[in-house]
Amino acid sequence: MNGTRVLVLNSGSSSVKYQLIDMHGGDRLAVGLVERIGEETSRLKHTPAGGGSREWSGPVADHDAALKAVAAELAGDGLGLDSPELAAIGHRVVHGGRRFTEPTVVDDAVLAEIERLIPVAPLHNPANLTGIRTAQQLRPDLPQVAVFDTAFHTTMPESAARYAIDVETADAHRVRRYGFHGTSHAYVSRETARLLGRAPEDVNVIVLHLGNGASASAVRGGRCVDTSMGLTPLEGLVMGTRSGDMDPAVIFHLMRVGEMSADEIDTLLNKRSGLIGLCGDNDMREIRRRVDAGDERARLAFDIYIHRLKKYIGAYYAVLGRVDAVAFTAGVGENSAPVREAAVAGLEGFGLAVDGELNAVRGDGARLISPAHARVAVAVVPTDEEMEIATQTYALVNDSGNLT
Ligand SMILES: Nc1ncnc2c1ncn2[C@@H]1O[C@H](COP(=O)(O)OP(=O)(O)O)[C@@H](O)[C@H]1O
Ligand SMILES: CC(=O)OP(=O)(O)O
Ligand SMILES: [Mg+2]
Repeated sequence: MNGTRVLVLNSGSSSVKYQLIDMHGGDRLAVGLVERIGEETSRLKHTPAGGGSREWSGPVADHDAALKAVAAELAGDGLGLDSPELAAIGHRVVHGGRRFTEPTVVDDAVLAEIERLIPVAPLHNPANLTGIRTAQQLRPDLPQVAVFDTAFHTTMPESAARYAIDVETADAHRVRRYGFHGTSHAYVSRETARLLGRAPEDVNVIVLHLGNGASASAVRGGRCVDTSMGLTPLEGLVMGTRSGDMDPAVIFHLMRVGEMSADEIDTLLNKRSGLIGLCGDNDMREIRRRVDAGDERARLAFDIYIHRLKKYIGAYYAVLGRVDAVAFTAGVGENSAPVREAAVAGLEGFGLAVDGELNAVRGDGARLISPAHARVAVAVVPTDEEMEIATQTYALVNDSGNLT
């Protein structure tokens, strides 16, 4: 293998985030995003290393078309997928079940397993599969590497991973907590230790990944011991469009009394719940704007979101026993000072507090927002799933020698 570049594809249900990274030095040669895939008003934004973003809007039918549009943009900068500099393509794959605990070079058996897991990641795995298949068509000679959201969570003890339901039934259908956003939880917990100037093995961290999808994890000495998402990315925190935790009997009630089908309830809980279900908006910026303008529905949605977040901070404090840091990350966690302030408010008894001035500062890097000499550090730690996927992809293709 001679190339030193890795293309990373992070395919979501309706978007693809991508980065082309030179692993010698870590330069990002291009970054971009295709969003609203499947709608008339899809949008592509492509930014080459020198700056000068290009944007266009128009229909992009599916992830196959999206990836071909990305390839065309890259080619326009002389960074086409035909480049001999390209060493591998790294793909975020959301559900890897229990089988994939490490980044994995994709072959037919790996594709078949990702496909088999579609019922437990219906919004994500189909997009991930299309991304891999299209990338294979464009560069059949290159290793395609899958990096799984579930991998970091495979260290969870059975006491955290098992649901309290009949063991035979659970095992027959592989029902258990898998957890997601693992690449982010792994990276952010490590970066938090670095921010504290300590080894990851010595540090216990609660990571709050608050994006459109949101999850919390308890990380003891660099290993995940619990996380809030479960069999699917629906459990846990209140999210942009997903309900998170609720009594499972809500589902039977909606079936029997509300006469809704399983598919209708699936759509309700995944796409029409969470913040958007509560107040009609899923973007925290818009919700805060409405709260500040006195909107009661937005206020209630915000309060429900924060109440759930606090419960998980408390729960993971108890799971870990000793907490060195709470780290906020992803779109909301990195950018919303009001969410961080409200999540920690009243937790002084746990040694947790936010310094108002530090919290208000906007910055790019990892930073502390707790008062000096606080017992527990509170930090904003930007996640970088793409760099982490690129690093793991490159390490794998180099270690495995002559995969190309
Ligand atoms: N400046 C901001 N203030 C508050 N929230 C923000 C800001 N920027 C982005 N967000 C929130 O971040 C979310 C997207 O987060 P992101 O981590 O990119 O999610 P995903 O990867 O799931 O698409 C948006 O829906 C919005 O709620
Ligand atoms: C697993 C998951 O919820 O991912 P995302 O936040 O990208 O939707
Ligand atoms: Mg995300």
